[in-house]
Formats: sequence, structure tokens, C-alpha cells
Amino acid sequence: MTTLSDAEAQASLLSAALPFMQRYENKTVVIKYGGHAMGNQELGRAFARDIALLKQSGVNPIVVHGGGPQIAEMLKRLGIESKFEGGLRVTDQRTVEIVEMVLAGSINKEIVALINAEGEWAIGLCGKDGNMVFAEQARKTVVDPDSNIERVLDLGFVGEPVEVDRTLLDLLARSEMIPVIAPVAPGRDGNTYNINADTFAGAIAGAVKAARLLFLTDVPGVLDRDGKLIDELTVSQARSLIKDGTISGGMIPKVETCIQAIERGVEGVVILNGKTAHAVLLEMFTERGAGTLIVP
Ligand SMILES: Nc1ncnc2c1ncn2[C@@H]1O[C@H](COP(=O)(O)OP(=O)(O)O)[C@@H](O)[C@H]1O
Ligand SMILES: CC(=O)N[C@@H](CCC(=O)OP(=O)(O)O)C(=O)O
Repeated sequence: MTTLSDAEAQASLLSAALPFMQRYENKTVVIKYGGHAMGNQELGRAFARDIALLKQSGVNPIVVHGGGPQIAEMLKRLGIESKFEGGLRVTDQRTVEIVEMVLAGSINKEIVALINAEGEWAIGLCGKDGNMVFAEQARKTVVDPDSNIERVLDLGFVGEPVEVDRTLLDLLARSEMIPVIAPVAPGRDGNTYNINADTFAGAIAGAVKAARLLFLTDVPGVLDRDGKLIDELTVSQARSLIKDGTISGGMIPKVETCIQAIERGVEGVVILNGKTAHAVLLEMFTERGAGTLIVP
């Protein structure tokens, strides 16, 4: 039986969410749901419920999802090797067809179904829908650590978003619909491009001038040298941590995307652990938040 103090504690928790609900009312929040944060059914349901709750609270959520591990699994089943250069999947014609099938097909519809099961109206899209995103072939270079010579990467059909049209997203923001977007986009050259989901989410958040961009990953946020969570970072502090090597590996492009999104007008970006149930809710509607907030 619920005692009075339990009820009071519950009421106090709900009541404490009010200023946060007011702060984000009618504001757009882009949530990047990474492939590593998926996979567990319970967590998936908790994520979908958080998105449903955001929409019901008057927030305008836009979900951009990844699916790197799921693409790797499908390629493996088909006997195709996954190859990465500079953190990006080398994508030939056959691979881009599978990437589109996995991202814009199965994963996208799985997330749509989870949100719809919570009583909401999610709609699955990719950059191709409504002329939302156009991409160009990514031009990346790496410096060989031994020879110090710069080399252009041959990534095939890996794209960078170069045009984002917010017409469809603005239309959906005024509706009951929650957009769930796969990071696949066409080029003006008629090709289909595979885009890193962090990059894609950053471009969408910048185009709609989101109040928040959340990155759900597999660590609690940006960690310091002692492995302790850093609650808040300015852009210049984040740059210093990349320079001194505290931020490394996959966290570098993620933090660089955060910095770019802020420079494009996003008010705040948060990196948080998608493996914690209800991470989105805790971040958006509680005082402490849940991960690392990066601010201008
Ligand atoms: N300072 C740091 N704080 C947190 N994670 C870091 C840091 N430096 C490097 N990393 C690494 O970055 C990883 C997250 O990046 P990535 O694997 O690309 O995420 P995702 O697949 O979710 O996009 C972490 O699992 C961790 O190994
Ligand atoms: C070009 C490139 O690397 N694209 C990624 C797209 C998916 C993605 O980014 O998924 P996560 O967020 O789960 O890593 C890929 O093919 O794996």
C-alpha cells in the first residue's frame, strides 16, 4: 500500500518537473538515438515512452537514429566485411543499398512502432522525404602518423549533409506527428549517401535551431582524466579536452558535431548514456540532468 510519504515524494517529483516543462514548451529537441543504445527491448520501450511524454508535454521532439552495429550484423550475414576509415563506414554501391535497407527500413520502422505503441503518432522518414536533406560525397583526409603525409580517404557513398530544408519538419511540429529520421540522403547527382548519424543529427538540429540536441551513447557523458563525468563544458573547454587527449576516439567527432551545432544556433547539446532507462526524461525534466551539457 502507498503510504502518505510515498505519495508526497511522488507528488514532489512530478511537481518539480513543472519549470522544465514550461522551459521547453513549444521548443524543438533533437534526440540522436545511437545503435549502441538500442538492442534491449526494455530500454527501447523506455526510450519510446520518454519521446511520447515529451510530445504530450508540448515539446517538439525529432528523433534521428543510427544503427552502426545493426548494419554490421546484416553485412556479416551477407558475407560482406565492415570497413571503417576515420570513424566512417567505407560504403560501396552494394553496401549503401544494405545501409538504406537497414536504417530507413527495419530500424526506422522499429522505432516508429515503439513510439506508436505508447499511443503517439510517429512517422518514419529519411533525408529523401520531402526534399529534407541533400548530401554531397564526404571529403575527408587523415594524416598518416608515421609519414606525417595527408591522405584523402576513399569512402565511396559516404555523404555530408549540405542542404537541409525544414519545411516538412515545421509542418510536423505543428501536428501530432513525431518525426523519426534515418541518416540516409540523396545527392543532387542522383546517388544515395550514407551519413554518420551524429553528423546528420547535428545538421537537422542546426537547421531547426533546436533548443536541445541530445546524443544517446554508451557512456555517461564526457569523462575527465579520472573517468569522472563532467556535468557541463563550454565550447572552448571542450576544444581543450580534445587537444590534450582527454577526449579521444569516437568521442572526438561527437564533440566536434556538438560544437558545430552550437555554432549553428543550437542552444545546448547533451551527451548522455542511452543505456540508462529514461535518460531523456531525466535530462529534460530534472534539475541534475543526466549527462554532459555543452554550452556556448
Ligand atoms: N573523454 C571521454 N569521455 C567519454 N567517452 C570517451 C572519451 N574519450 C573517448 N571516449 C570513447 O567514445 C565512445 C563514444 O563514441 P562512439 O563509440 O562513437 O559512440 P556511438 O556509437 O554511440 O555514436 C565511448 O564509448 C568511449 O570509448
Ligand atoms: C558513414 C557512416 O559511418 N554511417 C553510419 C551510419 C549509422 C550510424 O552512424 O550509426 P551509429 O550512430 O549507431 O554509429 C554507418 O554506416 O554505420
